[in-house]
Amino acid sequence: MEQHSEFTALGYLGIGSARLDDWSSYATRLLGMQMADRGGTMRAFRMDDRKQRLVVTGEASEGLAFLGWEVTDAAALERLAARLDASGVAVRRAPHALADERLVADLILFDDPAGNRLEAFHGAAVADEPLRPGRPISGFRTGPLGMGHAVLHTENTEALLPFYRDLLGFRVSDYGLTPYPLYFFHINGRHHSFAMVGSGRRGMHHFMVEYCQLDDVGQGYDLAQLEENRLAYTLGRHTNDYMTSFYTHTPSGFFVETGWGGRIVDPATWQSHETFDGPSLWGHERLYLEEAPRARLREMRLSAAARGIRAPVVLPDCPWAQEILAAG
Ligand SMILES: Cc1ccc(O)c(O)c1CC[C@@H]1C(=O)CC[C@]2(C)C(=O)CC[C@@H]12
Ligand SMILES: [Fe+2]
Repeated sequence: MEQHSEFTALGYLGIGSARLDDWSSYATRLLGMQMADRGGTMRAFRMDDRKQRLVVTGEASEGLAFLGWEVTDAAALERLAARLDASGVAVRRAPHALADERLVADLILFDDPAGNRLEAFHGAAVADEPLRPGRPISGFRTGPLGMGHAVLHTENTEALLPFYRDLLGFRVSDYGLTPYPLYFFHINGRHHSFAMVGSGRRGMHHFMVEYCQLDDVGQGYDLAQLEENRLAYTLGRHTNDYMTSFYTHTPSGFFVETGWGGRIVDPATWQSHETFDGPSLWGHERLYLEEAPRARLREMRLSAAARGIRAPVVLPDCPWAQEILAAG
Protein backbone atom coordinates (compact mmCIF):
# COMPACT_ATOMS: atom_id res chain seq x y z
CA MET A 1 0.00 0.00 0.00
CA GLU A 2 1.28 3.45 -0.84
CA GLN A 3 2.39 5.43 2.17
CA HIS A 4 0.74 8.74 2.67
CA SER A 5 2.48 11.79 4.10
CA GLU A 6 1.55 15.45 4.38
CA PHE A 7 5.04 16.38 5.59
CA THR A 8 7.54 18.21 3.44
CA ALA A 9 10.42 18.95 5.84
CA LEU A 10 11.74 19.37 9.36
CA GLY A 11 10.95 23.07 9.67
CA TYR A 12 12.12 24.03 13.13
CA LEU A 13 13.30 22.61 16.42
CA GLY A 14 12.81 23.69 20.04
CA ILE A 15 15.15 23.01 22.94
CA GLY A 16 14.20 23.44 26.57
CA SER A 17 17.17 24.95 28.35
CA ALA A 18 17.87 27.57 30.96
CA ARG A 19 21.50 27.83 29.74
CA LEU A 20 20.66 30.63 27.36
CA ASP A 21 24.04 32.32 27.25
CA ASP A 22 25.86 29.03 26.67
CA TRP A 23 23.42 28.18 23.87
CA SER A 24 23.80 31.61 22.28
CA SER A 25 27.55 31.37 22.19
CA TYR A 26 27.47 27.74 20.97
CA ALA A 27 24.85 28.29 18.25
CA THR A 28 26.48 31.43 16.85
CA ARG A 29 30.23 31.05 17.32
CA LEU A 30 30.50 27.31 16.71
CA LEU A 31 27.48 26.39 14.55
CA GLY A 32 27.40 29.71 12.69
CA MET A 33 23.73 30.52 13.25
CA GLN A 34 22.48 34.08 13.71
CA MET A 35 20.78 35.07 16.94
CA ALA A 36 17.46 36.77 16.20
CA ASP A 37 16.10 39.52 18.42
CA ARG A 38 13.18 38.23 20.49
CA GLY A 39 11.56 39.63 23.59
CA GLY A 40 11.26 37.61 26.81
CA THR A 41 13.51 34.79 27.93
CA MET A 42 13.60 32.64 24.82
CA ARG A 43 16.35 32.73 22.21
CA ALA A 44 15.79 32.16 18.52
CA PHE A 45 18.35 31.46 15.82
CA ARG A 46 18.29 31.88 12.08
CA MET A 47 19.92 29.59 9.52
CA ASP A 48 18.53 30.97 6.27
CA ASP A 49 15.86 33.34 4.97
CA ARG A 50 13.41 32.29 7.70
CA LYS A 51 12.97 34.34 10.85
CA GLN A 52 13.81 31.34 13.04
CA ARG A 53 14.83 27.71 12.81
CA LEU A 54 16.19 26.85 16.26
CA VAL A 55 14.46 28.00 19.45
CA VAL A 56 15.81 27.70 23.00
CA THR A 57 12.91 28.22 25.37
CA GLY A 58 14.56 29.32 28.61
CA GLU A 59 12.60 26.67 30.56
CA ALA A 60 14.46 24.64 33.13
CA SER A 61 13.97 21.08 31.79
CA GLU A 62 17.01 20.42 29.61
CA GLY A 63 16.29 18.62 26.34
CA LEU A 64 13.96 18.40 23.39
CA ALA A 65 10.98 20.75 23.70
CA PHE A 66 9.36 20.26 20.26
CA LEU A 67 9.96 19.25 16.67
CA GLY A 68 8.28 21.44 14.03
CA TRP A 69 7.18 19.43 10.97
CA GLU A 70 6.25 21.43 7.92
CA VAL A 71 3.25 20.83 5.65
CA THR A 72 2.38 22.63 2.42
CA ASP A 73 -0.66 24.72 3.36
CA ALA A 74 -3.77 25.10 5.52
CA ALA A 75 -5.59 22.30 3.69
CA ALA A 76 -2.73 19.86 4.35
CA LEU A 77 -2.76 20.83 8.03
CA GLU A 78 -6.51 20.11 8.16
CA ARG A 79 -6.09 16.71 6.51
CA LEU A 80 -3.31 15.82 8.94
CA ALA A 81 -5.35 16.92 11.98
CA ALA A 82 -8.32 14.82 10.79
CA ARG A 83 -6.10 11.80 10.16
CA LEU A 84 -4.50 12.01 13.62
CA ASP A 85 -7.88 12.56 15.26
CA ALA A 86 -9.39 9.55 13.48
CA SER A 87 -6.51 7.42 14.79
CA GLY A 88 -7.17 8.47 18.37
CA VAL A 89 -4.19 10.82 18.69
CA ALA A 90 -5.00 13.84 20.87
CA VAL A 91 -4.52 16.83 18.55
CA ARG A 92 -4.76 20.39 19.81
CA ARG A 93 -5.11 23.53 17.74
CA ALA A 94 -2.57 26.09 18.80
CA PRO A 95 -3.78 29.48 20.02
CA HIS A 96 -2.90 32.47 17.81
CA ALA A 97 -0.37 33.58 20.37
CA LEU A 98 1.63 30.38 19.87
CA ALA A 99 1.55 30.68 16.07
CA ASP A 100 2.94 34.21 16.53
CA GLU A 101 5.66 32.92 18.85
CA ARG A 102 6.64 30.21 16.32
CA LEU A 103 6.43 32.78 13.50
CA VAL A 104 4.16 30.56 11.40
CA ALA A 105 0.68 31.02 9.94
CA ASP A 106 -0.87 28.10 11.84
CA LEU A 107 0.09 24.95 13.73
CA ILE A 108 -1.30 21.90 15.52
CA LEU A 109 0.16 20.14 18.57
CA PHE A 110 0.37 16.42 19.35
CA ASP A 111 2.68 13.91 21.06
CA ASP A 112 4.26 10.74 19.76
CA PRO A 113 3.54 7.57 21.81
CA ALA A 114 6.76 8.10 23.80
CA GLY A 115 5.67 11.60 24.84
CA ASN A 116 7.90 13.63 22.51
CA ARG A 117 6.11 16.84 21.56
CA LEU A 118 5.48 17.27 17.86
CA GLU A 119 4.10 20.29 16.04
CA ALA A 120 2.89 20.51 12.46
CA PHE A 121 2.75 23.90 10.78
CA HIS A 122 2.55 25.80 7.55
CA GLY A 123 3.45 29.34 6.51
CA ALA A 124 6.83 30.08 8.11
CA ALA A 125 7.67 33.79 8.22
CA VAL A 126 10.56 34.99 6.09
CA ALA A 127 12.95 37.69 7.30
CA ASP A 128 13.43 41.07 5.64
CA GLU A 129 17.15 41.10 6.39
CA PRO A 130 19.66 38.72 4.78
CA LEU A 131 21.34 36.15 7.05
CA ARG A 132 24.37 37.34 9.01
CA PRO A 133 26.06 34.09 10.14
CA GLY A 134 27.63 33.93 13.62
CA ARG A 135 30.95 32.89 12.04
CA PRO A 136 32.04 33.00 8.40
CA ILE A 137 30.24 30.10 6.68
CA SER A 138 28.92 29.51 3.18
CA GLY A 139 25.40 28.97 4.53
CA PHE A 140 23.25 26.07 5.67
CA ARG A 141 21.86 23.54 3.21
CA THR A 142 18.14 23.99 3.90
CA GLY A 143 15.44 24.94 1.34
CA PRO A 144 13.33 21.93 0.32
CA LEU A 145 15.55 19.67 2.44
CA GLY A 146 14.48 21.43 5.65
CA MET A 147 16.70 22.49 8.54
CA GLY A 148 18.47 19.14 8.93
CA HIS A 149 17.65 15.98 10.86
CA ALA A 150 16.64 15.08 14.39
CA VAL A 151 17.52 11.78 16.09
CA LEU A 152 15.66 10.64 19.20
CA HIS A 153 16.57 8.06 21.81
CA THR A 154 13.89 5.40 22.18
CA GLU A 155 13.19 2.73 24.77
CA ASN A 156 11.29 0.62 22.25
CA THR A 157 11.92 1.47 18.60
CA GLU A 158 9.49 -1.15 17.26
CA ALA A 159 6.67 0.34 19.34
CA LEU A 160 7.12 3.77 17.72
CA LEU A 161 7.37 2.43 14.18
CA PRO A 162 3.60 2.24 13.49
CA PHE A 163 3.20 5.88 14.57
CA TYR A 164 5.98 7.40 12.48
CA ARG A 165 5.85 5.08 9.48
CA ASP A 166 2.19 4.12 9.13
CA LEU A 167 0.36 7.09 10.65
CA LEU A 168 2.63 10.06 9.89
CA GLY A 169 3.82 8.42 6.67
CA PHE A 170 7.54 8.93 7.26
CA ARG A 171 9.30 6.61 4.79
CA VAL A 172 11.97 4.23 6.08
CA SER A 173 15.27 4.95 4.32
CA ASP A 174 17.13 2.13 6.03
CA TYR A 175 17.64 0.52 9.38
CA GLY A 176 20.46 -1.20 11.21
CA LEU A 177 21.18 -3.04 14.42
CA THR A 178 24.73 -1.90 15.25
CA PRO A 179 25.45 -0.78 17.90
CA TYR A 180 21.71 -0.28 18.63
CA PRO A 181 18.50 -0.64 16.63
CA LEU A 182 18.53 2.39 14.31
CA TYR A 183 15.71 3.55 12.01
CA PHE A 184 16.12 6.37 9.47
CA PHE A 185 13.17 8.15 7.83
CA HIS A 186 12.88 10.56 4.89
CA ILE A 187 10.07 12.95 3.94
CA ASN A 188 11.97 14.73 1.13
CA GLY A 189 15.27 14.26 -0.72
CA ARG A 190 17.31 14.40 2.47
CA HIS A 191 18.27 10.79 3.30
CA HIS A 192 16.81 11.24 6.77
CA SER A 193 15.00 14.11 8.43
CA PHE A 194 14.25 11.92 11.43
CA ALA A 195 15.80 8.84 13.06
CA MET A 196 15.34 6.73 16.16
CA VAL A 197 18.14 5.08 18.10
CA GLY A 198 17.01 2.22 20.33
CA SER A 199 19.42 2.97 23.14
CA GLY A 200 16.88 2.35 25.90
CA ARG A 201 16.95 6.03 26.82
CA ARG A 202 14.53 8.89 26.04
CA GLY A 203 14.73 12.34 24.52
CA MET A 204 17.10 13.94 22.04
CA HIS A 205 20.23 12.10 20.83
CA HIS A 206 21.29 14.80 18.36
CA PHE A 207 20.17 17.08 15.62
CA MET A 208 22.17 17.69 12.45
CA VAL A 209 22.67 20.81 10.39
CA GLU A 210 24.46 20.73 7.04
CA TYR A 211 26.62 23.39 5.40
CA CYS A 212 27.05 24.22 1.72
CA GLN A 213 30.84 23.81 1.81
CA LEU A 214 33.11 21.20 3.39
CA ASP A 215 35.43 23.91 4.72
CA ASP A 216 32.63 25.08 7.03
CA VAL A 217 32.79 21.65 8.69
CA GLY A 218 36.59 21.65 8.84
CA GLN A 219 36.82 25.13 10.31
CA GLY A 220 34.14 24.25 12.86
CA TYR A 221 36.18 21.16 13.73
CA ASP A 222 39.19 23.33 14.51
CA LEU A 223 37.06 25.70 16.60
CA ALA A 224 35.50 22.80 18.54
CA GLN A 225 38.91 21.44 19.43
CA LEU A 226 39.93 24.75 21.01
CA GLU A 227 37.42 24.01 23.77
CA GLU A 228 37.84 21.44 26.54
CA ASN A 229 35.43 18.47 26.10
CA ARG A 230 33.42 20.07 23.28
CA LEU A 231 34.10 17.33 20.73
CA ALA A 232 32.06 14.12 21.23
CA TYR A 233 32.69 12.14 18.00
CA THR A 234 35.62 12.76 15.69
CA LEU A 235 35.29 13.73 12.03
CA GLY A 236 33.91 10.85 9.99
CA ARG A 237 31.60 9.84 7.17
CA HIS A 238 28.34 7.95 7.57
CA THR A 239 27.71 4.75 5.65
CA ASN A 240 24.09 5.37 4.73
CA ASP A 241 23.75 9.10 3.94
CA TYR A 242 27.44 9.77 3.09
CA MET A 243 27.45 12.76 5.47
CA THR A 244 30.94 13.95 6.41
CA SER A 245 30.48 15.31 9.92
CA PHE A 246 31.50 15.51 13.56
CA TYR A 247 29.49 15.75 16.77
CA THR A 248 29.87 18.20 19.63
CA HIS A 249 28.31 18.36 23.10
CA THR A 250 25.61 21.00 23.46
CA PRO A 251 24.96 22.93 26.69
CA SER A 252 21.97 20.58 27.20
CA GLY A 253 23.85 17.27 27.19
CA PHE A 254 22.77 15.90 23.81
CA PHE A 255 24.81 16.37 20.60
CA VAL A 256 24.73 18.46 17.47
CA GLU A 257 26.13 16.93 14.29
CA THR A 258 27.53 19.40 11.75
CA GLY A 259 28.04 17.99 8.28
CA TRP A 260 28.44 18.35 4.56
CA GLY A 261 27.84 16.28 1.43
CA GLY A 262 24.80 14.26 2.43
CA ARG A 263 23.23 12.23 -0.36
CA ILE A 264 19.90 13.09 -1.94
CA VAL A 265 17.40 10.26 -2.37
CA ASP A 266 14.46 10.00 -4.76
CA PRO A 267 11.45 9.24 -2.53
CA ALA A 268 9.50 7.94 -5.56
CA THR A 269 11.87 5.04 -6.20
CA TRP A 270 13.79 4.53 -2.93
CA GLN A 271 13.56 1.05 -1.41
CA SER A 272 13.92 0.56 2.36
CA HIS A 273 16.64 -1.87 3.34
CA GLU A 274 18.78 -3.06 6.21
CA THR A 275 22.35 -1.75 6.45
CA PHE A 276 25.05 -4.14 7.60
CA ASP A 277 28.16 -2.03 7.29
CA GLY A 278 28.02 -0.12 10.58
CA PRO A 279 27.32 3.56 11.16
CA SER A 280 30.46 5.04 9.56
CA LEU A 281 32.80 4.43 6.62
CA TRP A 282 35.60 6.01 8.65
CA GLY A 283 35.99 8.18 11.73
CA HIS A 284 33.16 9.17 14.11
CA GLU A 285 35.13 7.73 16.98
CA ARG A 286 33.31 8.32 20.24
CA LEU A 287 35.74 9.95 22.61
CA TYR A 288 35.72 8.62 26.18
CA LEU A 289 33.54 5.61 25.32
CA GLU A 290 34.36 2.30 27.05
CA GLU A 291 36.87 0.19 25.14
CA ALA A 292 34.58 -2.74 24.20
CA PRO A 293 31.92 -0.95 22.08
CA ARG A 294 34.62 1.34 20.73
CA ALA A 295 36.65 -1.64 19.53
CA ARG A 296 33.55 -3.17 17.92
CA LEU A 297 32.84 -0.01 15.94
CA ARG A 298 36.51 0.27 14.98
CA GLU A 299 36.37 -3.29 13.62
CA MET A 300 33.33 -2.37 11.49
CA ARG A 301 35.09 0.68 10.05
CA LEU A 302 38.26 -1.26 9.26
CA SER A 303 36.13 -3.93 7.61
CA ALA A 304 34.40 -1.27 5.48
CA ALA A 305 37.82 0.08 4.53
CA ALA A 306 39.17 -3.38 3.65
CA ARG A 307 36.14 -4.12 1.48
CA GLY A 308 36.30 -0.71 -0.19
CA ILE A 309 32.83 0.41 0.98
CA ARG A 310 32.72 4.10 0.05
CA ALA A 311 30.49 6.94 -1.06
CA PRO A 312 30.23 6.77 -4.87
CA VAL A 313 31.41 10.34 -5.36
CA VAL A 314 34.42 10.68 -7.67
CA LEU A 315 35.92 13.99 -8.78
CA PRO A 316 35.23 14.57 -12.49
CA ASP A 317 38.89 14.83 -13.46
CA CYS A 318 39.62 11.24 -12.32
CA PRO A 319 37.96 9.22 -15.12
CA TRP A 320 40.29 6.28 -14.35
CA ALA A 321 38.90 5.95 -10.81
CA GLN A 322 35.92 3.88 -11.97
CA GLU A 323 38.29 1.47 -13.68
CA ILE A 324 40.44 1.07 -10.57
CA LEU A 325 37.37 0.60 -8.37
CA ALA A 326 35.82 -1.91 -10.80
CA ALA A 327 39.03 -3.97 -10.85
CA GLY A 328 38.64 -4.35 -7.06
C1 LIG B 1 24.33 5.77 11.60
C2 LIG B 1 24.07 7.25 11.31
C3 LIG B 1 24.02 7.65 10.00
C4 LIG B 1 23.79 9.00 9.69
C5 LIG B 1 23.61 9.93 10.72
O1 LIG B 1 23.38 11.21 10.47
C6 LIG B 1 23.65 9.50 12.02
O2 LIG B 1 23.50 10.43 12.97
C7 LIG B 1 23.87 8.16 12.33
C8 LIG B 1 23.79 7.70 13.70
C9 LIG B 1 24.93 8.05 14.59
C10 LIG B 1 24.97 7.05 15.67
C11 LIG B 1 23.90 7.19 16.70
O3 LIG B 1 22.98 7.94 16.59
C12 LIG B 1 24.01 6.32 17.90
C13 LIG B 1 25.40 6.05 18.36
C14 LIG B 1 26.27 5.75 17.19
C15 LIG B 1 25.72 4.54 16.49
C16 LIG B 1 27.67 5.50 17.38
O4 LIG B 1 28.11 4.90 18.31
C17 LIG B 1 28.47 6.03 16.23
C18 LIG B 1 27.47 6.75 15.37
C19 LIG B 1 26.30 6.96 16.30
FE1 LIG C 1 22.92 12.27 12.36
